[in-house]
Amino acid sequence: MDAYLNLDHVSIDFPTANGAFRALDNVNLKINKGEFVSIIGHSGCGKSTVMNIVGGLYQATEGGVVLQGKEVNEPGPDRAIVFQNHALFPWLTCYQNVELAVKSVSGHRRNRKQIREWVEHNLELVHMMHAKDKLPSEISGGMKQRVGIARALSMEPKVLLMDEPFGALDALTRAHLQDSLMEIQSELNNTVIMITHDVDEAVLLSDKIVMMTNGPAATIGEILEVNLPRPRKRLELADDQQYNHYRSEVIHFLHERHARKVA
Ligand SMILES: Nc1ncnc2c1ncn2[C@@H]1O[C@H](COP(=O)(O)OP(=O)(O)OP(=O)(O)O)[C@@H](O)[C@H]1O
Repeated sequence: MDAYLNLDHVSIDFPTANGAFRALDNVNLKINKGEFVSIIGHSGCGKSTVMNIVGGLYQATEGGVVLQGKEVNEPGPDRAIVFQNHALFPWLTCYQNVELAVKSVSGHRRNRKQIREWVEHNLELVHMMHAKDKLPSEISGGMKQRVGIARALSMEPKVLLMDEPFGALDALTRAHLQDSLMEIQSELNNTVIMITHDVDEAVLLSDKIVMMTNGPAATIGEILEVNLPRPRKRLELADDQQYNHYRSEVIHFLHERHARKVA
């Protein structure tokens, strides 16, 4: 059977002053519905480029992306993106930021009451109902990120794309948000692709960790299947042999087998 999301022989060349620069070369990845996939690799290897191609923001030079049997050629609400720096509209409240997304994607099939209920449901999922009438400038970075996640989820995307969603947060806030995301994931069973630099985050959250080689012409080096039972509890896992095995696999890949050469 075909995968839910299929990156099929994806390569991309960027035009530069010195000619074409091949950023990705022959990336092949199959993702099943409901899978949580992390992409990890050294800075500049092409993680965001992969995400931008799946998001439809970039077009592959060779190969392509197929989502549920349909080729991806442009951005669409079936692939919601959460960025590292929460791209909320600063003049809209938390509620209005989510409402705008809901109206734009499903305003035609929801009446006013249904829109309100759906917006509130998604704010509740990320525990942000208490601050729904605040502006982004009045809430913390972690709270903004929660609203960004609520907004993305409210669009009911087929795939949730997260580009270092917790990268700008302090360790404790980050841990809280990771726990929230696991909770939401167990409830909604979203298909998620997340870019991260954090090995523990990747192991804790993922079903699969895609480890990329260094660029140029980066590709997938190895894919690690993380078969830890869910729900996962960070404290229990800290001493878990299997967890530490996965962790060390990723560390060895990044710092030994594909260590970045510093010029
Ligand atoms: N629009 C573009 N034009 C030219 N080169 C680009 C463009 N976008 C990305 N690149 C190059 O492609 C390579 C991969 O970049 P990308 O941003 O995908 O890496 P990354 O792994 O996400 O990096 P980081 O972890 O630092 O965010 C880099 O060498 C980058 O300079």
